Amino acid sequence: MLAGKLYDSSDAELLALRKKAGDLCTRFNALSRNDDEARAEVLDELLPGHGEGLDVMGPVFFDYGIHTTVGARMFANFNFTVLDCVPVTIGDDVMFGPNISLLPPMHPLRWQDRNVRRHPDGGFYNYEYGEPIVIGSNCWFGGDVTVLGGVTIGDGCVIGAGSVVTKDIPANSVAVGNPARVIRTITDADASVYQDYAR
Ligand SMILES: CC(=O)SCCNC(=O)CCNC(=O)[C@H](O)C(C)(C)COP(=O)(O)OP(=O)(O)OC[C@H]1O[C@@H](n2cnc3c(N)ncnc32)[C@H](O)[C@@H]1OP(=O)(O)O
Repeated sequence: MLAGKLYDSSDAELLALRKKAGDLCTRFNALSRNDDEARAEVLDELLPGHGEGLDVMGPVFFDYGIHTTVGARMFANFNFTVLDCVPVTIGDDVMFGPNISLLPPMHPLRWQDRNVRRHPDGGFYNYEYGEPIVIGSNCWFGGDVTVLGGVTIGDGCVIGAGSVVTKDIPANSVAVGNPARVIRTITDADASVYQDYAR
């Protein structure tokens, strides 16, 4: 699975990992947003090794959690979905708007190869594969952004609301739309009137 090859997602070991992550997400999503201690405890287990200052509104949905690397000070607004069947890597100081989907998994294009089938023991399964997602540091994602597997987004990017990112985005770009296109490069000329507060 992690090597990006076709795999059977009903494998017992994978199923156990997804069940564990599913339970952790359910626990997190049921907690009061004021229960900082309990929320932090669940996130520590769901995203081991995450950076300091993690701030997640919830609800969150992770397939595995353990395959997602989170840098320091990540903020994710409502409805953060990560289908991390392969590594998803998020740098430092990344802000996500609401309704973000990071979607590495792929299924075969032909229905003959994709459809659910039965094991001899009666259980159902199908085949999928995944391609990693890499998000650099200092990025801001507007709401309702989808990032597909195989995409690398460079440092310092802004991805506009509603974008579907299907290809790599170079560092310091503003990219918008479906499919997301770079509309310009961010430079010092973009320093905002609020820059004094950013020091
Ligand atoms: C962390 C959080 O919780 S974030 C909270 C949620 N906030 C958001 O989702 C807001 C996200 N903001 C955006 O999407 C903004 O439009 C930005 C930041 C991408 C761009 O802002 P600006 O640099 O001011 O771009 P500007 O408004 O000048 O637009 C430039 C062009 O891109 C287009 N454009 C801007 N945003 C988008 C978008 N999301 N999708 C498609 N086109 C867009 C504009 O229509 C304009 O097109 P035109 O040149 O044909 O007129």
